[in-house]
Amino acid sequence: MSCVEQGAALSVEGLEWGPRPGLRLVRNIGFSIGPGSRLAIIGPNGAGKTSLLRCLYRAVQPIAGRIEVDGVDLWAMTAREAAKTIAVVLQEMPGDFPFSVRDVVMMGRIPRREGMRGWTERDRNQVAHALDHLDLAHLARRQFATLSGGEKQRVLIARALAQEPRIIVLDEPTNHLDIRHQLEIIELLKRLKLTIVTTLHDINLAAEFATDVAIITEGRLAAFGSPEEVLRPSALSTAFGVHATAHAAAEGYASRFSFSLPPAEASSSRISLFRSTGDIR
Ligand SMILES: Nc1ncnc2c1ncn2[C@@H]1O[C@H](COP(=O)(O)OP(=O)(O)OP(=O)(O)O)[C@@H](O)[C@H]1O
Repeated sequence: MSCVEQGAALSVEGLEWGPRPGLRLVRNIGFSIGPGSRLAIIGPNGAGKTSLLRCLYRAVQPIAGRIEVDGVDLWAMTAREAAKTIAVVLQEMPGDFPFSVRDVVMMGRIPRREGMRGWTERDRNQVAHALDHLDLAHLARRQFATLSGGEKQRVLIARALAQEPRIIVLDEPTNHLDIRHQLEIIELLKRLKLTIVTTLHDINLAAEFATDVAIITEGRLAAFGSPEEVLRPSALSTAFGVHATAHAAAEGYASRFSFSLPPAEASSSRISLFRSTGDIR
């Protein structure tokens, strides 16, 4: 038995969303990814990445456009059906969350629970499998609040897996993790056979992880395609307002990028930094 189901195709067309009339944070976004794809959504702060994710996991209803999972309109599904299909891993988790690791992972089974019945053998098996898959079995009795950031992130991914979704949506899953734990999370997500949609701030991690990359700027899709097509110095420089340089990578690895402020800005920000500290030389 496995808690890892097959991923679903995801298709987005003409998507528009904003929190109030006159403010659009997601503007005419469209793309398609196949089952088992890994989509990295990148873009500058405030570009609308989280807003787009919120549309994709049905936290907010688009003003216009369509989201289809394996050809089925996300908003034609019941809320329960949508929750069974798409699992979400968000960053925020209260620090004083008074639950054990097993309890947190068991919460992933809630959309699959029928009525008021207790947990079934299948629920328990799926949770055990998810804990094993994320190498968390030895931590099952620990209080979630006592875990390190990397361990917490693994628990939240295990909870998503226990849900038996077709798609997992993650918002910055590597935030606050050291380099080793970032790489571990990325490798772990790559091993899942599900469709994965995640925002990532680290372009090099995105290059390592993704089968598809979307660049979002000012709510719009600035570029979409394979990492090789999209992650080019010119596109990255324009999207982020930096000077991006690609470096040849070792065989079998995606190319690596380094970033700096454009020369004119670098010297002016140096001046303003010295001015702000009163240390002008
Ligand atoms: N409900 C809301 N009401 C008003 N403004 C909002 C709302 N939600 C988001 N915003 C604003 O919309 C912009 C896009 O926000 P969003 O969180 O989608 O960006 P992001 O690309 O995920 O940013 P970051 O990389 O910094 O997390 C931001 O300027 C944000 O402050």
